[in-house]
Amino acid sequence: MQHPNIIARPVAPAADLDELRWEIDRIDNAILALMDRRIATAHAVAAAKRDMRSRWLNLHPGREAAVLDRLSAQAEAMPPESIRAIWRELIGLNLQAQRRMEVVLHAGARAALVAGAARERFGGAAPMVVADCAGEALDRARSREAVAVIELSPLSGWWVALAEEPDLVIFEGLRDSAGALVALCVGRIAPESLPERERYEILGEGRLRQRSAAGEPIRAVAMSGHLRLCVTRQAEAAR
Ligand SMILES: O=C(O)C(=O)C[C@]1(C(=O)O)C=C[C@@H](O)C=C1
Repeated sequence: MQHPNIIARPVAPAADLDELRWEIDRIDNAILALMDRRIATAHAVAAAKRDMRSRWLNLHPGREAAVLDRLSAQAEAMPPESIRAIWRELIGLNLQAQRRMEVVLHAGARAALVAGAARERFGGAAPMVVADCAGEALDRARSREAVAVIELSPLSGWWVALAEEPDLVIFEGLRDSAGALVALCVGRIAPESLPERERYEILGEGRLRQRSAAGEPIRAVAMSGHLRLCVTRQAEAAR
């Protein structure tokens, strides 16, 4: 499908290298001007969110997912992974220009993997700090403009603290290259700003069994006592 695009102009196949480089320079200038314009919206966007500021982060993961999905569906030649990488960076820059938001990491054995996944998710502009324990990472996410990124293993129980705290939620999982969940992102995200594709909930063992028996694509990713940390993934439902 052809989309209206300010720089979509086919280059003649026989053009010489100097002409092609001239064309590339023009395209790069246009891309840079648009990226600058995108970043320049940050102050107005932050002002529009001012009323909600103290309770919720400026981060809106649901909106970010919608932006990435829309562009991936619309792209002609750009692979979705490239769209994701470029727009994660642009969105991260916009978010940090609205208000500095820390990414607080806590990980054990897979610290390098978790740090790399967090960098990809939140972009090069995100200030990263390391917390000594999951509790400290959650405290920072509770009290500052910060998200916690905490390593998840099936028997880790740090997430139990969130069962009594509706404002502090797990809003996304970070995965390794094989698709396995390695860490969870936690922050003060408004319910309407959560991504729909992937929902995390803390349930009792019995409630999980009931919902799973009713056909919901829900599964436990960690357990602690009778509690289960569960994920419902829309993509699984559609398969
Ligand atoms: O739409 C918003 O709420 C924005 O703040 C803009 C924007 C973006 O750059 O597209 C930036 C950060 C949010 O997490 C989501 C999207």
